[in-house]
Amino acid sequence: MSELFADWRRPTFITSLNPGLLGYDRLLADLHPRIELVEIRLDGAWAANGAFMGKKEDFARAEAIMKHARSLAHRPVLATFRTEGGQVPISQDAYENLLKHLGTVSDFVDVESNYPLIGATAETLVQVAANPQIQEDNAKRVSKLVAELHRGGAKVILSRHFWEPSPESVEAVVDLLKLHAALGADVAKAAYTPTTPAELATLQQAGRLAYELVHIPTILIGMGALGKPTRLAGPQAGNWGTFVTVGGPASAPGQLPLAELELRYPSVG
Ligand SMILES: O=C1C[C@@](O)(C(=O)O)C[C@@H](O)[C@@H]1O
Repeated sequence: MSELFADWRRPTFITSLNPGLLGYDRLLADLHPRIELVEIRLDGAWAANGAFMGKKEDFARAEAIMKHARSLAHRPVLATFRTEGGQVPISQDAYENLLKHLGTVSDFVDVESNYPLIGATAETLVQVAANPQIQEDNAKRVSKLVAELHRGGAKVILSRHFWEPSPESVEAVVDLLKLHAALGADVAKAAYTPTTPAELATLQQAGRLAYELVHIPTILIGMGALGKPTRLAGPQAGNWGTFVTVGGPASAPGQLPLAELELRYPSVG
């Protein structure tokens, strides 16, 4: 298998699986050969419990899920516990601790760059927006975690997800991706929810600029029906990886089946 996120002619194909889903083992063991990276959505495994409490046995279970996934999938695995738009409450400390555990048993780890603000009230968010010192401290906390994951041998996808109508501007998107790169990410990711053709155009323009200005691979997603062109796009539009479905349900709105991507990017050799 060629190196992931390295071919500028096509995006890396990723699929996302929920360990809490019936038939999960079968989906994992029978993955289509063109899937290059499989995301394990650990939040899905805790959905039935209502919350991730961060007890010793929770961390052990998370590690066991990733080891099992690695052995069944026969390809690199990405560990993700989604809080932005996720259903399972988790504290900042438990999240950070969990990712440290996952780093030792995963090829890639998804780190939400906003995790120091998990659980923050609206009032706190206003205070943080007005206080560069807190922003800097949070950024340091994120880059320290990224460095620790690297030392353990994992690569890091730094991500943000915006569920409200977005993005606001080309600059906001490019700046966020640049920030992710500066914090040490191997891949900088941002997912928006375009609700008008103008928002989609903003996102697409940002993607083209990101290809020139952000010096690491980026993943730029427009979620929902309107965002579909961004999921078909490749690296030159700022999209070095794309999440597709293969048999299981979509893990986010607007994800396309692998077959649609295969048409655009036929396999070579
Ligand atoms: O962050 C992403 C991207 C995603 O949100 C999408 O829109 O395809 C799907 C999630 O499973 C994954 O963690």
